[in-house]
Amino acid sequence: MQTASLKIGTRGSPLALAQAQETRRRLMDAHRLGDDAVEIVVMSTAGDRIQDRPLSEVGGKGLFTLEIEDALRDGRIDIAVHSSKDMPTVLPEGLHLAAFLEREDPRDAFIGRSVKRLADLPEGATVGSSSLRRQALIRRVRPDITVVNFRGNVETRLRKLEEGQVDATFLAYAGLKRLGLAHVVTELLEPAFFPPAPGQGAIAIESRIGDARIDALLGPLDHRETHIALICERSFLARLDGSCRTPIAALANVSGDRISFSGMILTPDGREAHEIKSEGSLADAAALGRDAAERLLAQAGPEFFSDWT
Ligand SMILES: NCc1[nH]cc(CCC(=O)O)c1CC(=O)O
Repeated sequence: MQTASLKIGTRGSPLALAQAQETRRRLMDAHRLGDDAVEIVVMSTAGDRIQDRPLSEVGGKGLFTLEIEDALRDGRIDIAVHSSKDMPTVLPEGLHLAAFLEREDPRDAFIGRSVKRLADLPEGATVGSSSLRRQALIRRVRPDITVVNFRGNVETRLRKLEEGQVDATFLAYAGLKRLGLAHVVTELLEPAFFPPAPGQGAIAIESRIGDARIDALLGPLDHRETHIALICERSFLARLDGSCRTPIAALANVSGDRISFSGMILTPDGREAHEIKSEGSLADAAALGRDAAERLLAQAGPEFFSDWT
């Protein structure tokens, strides 16, 4: 039996699998590959095994990627497919994000059980989310609401909502669409009001730096506008993200030869929020993100972080 010429590593959650399958299909279409040319290798990560605590407490983003990255470096797999949002800003030596698939809708979705819209939640309602950003954003507009930590994959969270553990939850619209679950959404939240996480909605493909065969295979899959937007958002995050305990939102948009960016940092209680908007040329994407972060840090001042980091 012939072994596959390309192995894709992924986590085993339904969303991760959907993203790996989409990448596999794109590779096969772009290069007219046969069915057995691209294999999906499912791997378990520490993040998948720890289900009882918020990720920000147990070590953050690397939890979902390290085991897969070891396999990438060892050559057991050739590429790894991730949600860009889950990727740390610093990757293990020798690896890079080589390509980004065209971004899905980056907005957050509100999923209400008894009410359809966030604004209609009754006084003192309970919402489930373990995202620091979503927790801070909701507290900012609705300090009366109780936020409970809510972990597990998308299906688990929807089940907890259905069971009545909470009145509402938030999920990335992109993930719901990829899972065929867009119909559960009761309201889409506009970025100007409820800005998404850096990288939300974009699939990142990680590979070994200097692997010419893989670079050639990934070339046609890389979506230029998404890639440039992600460089900007990730350089914003990199400049801010000392601890991964800061609620951070960011969204860049590429249109023609211009990139526009908006970013926000909040205190976890949502009482203090700082926002920035900027614009530049595509070649300046990384600098634009970094400068925005520096201006926000200056705007927020040193006390901003002192209470809770
Ligand atoms: N941290 C979990 C995670 N990572 C990526 C997505 C959604 C898909 C995406 O943003 O591309 C989700 C779930 C969610 O936030 O609803």
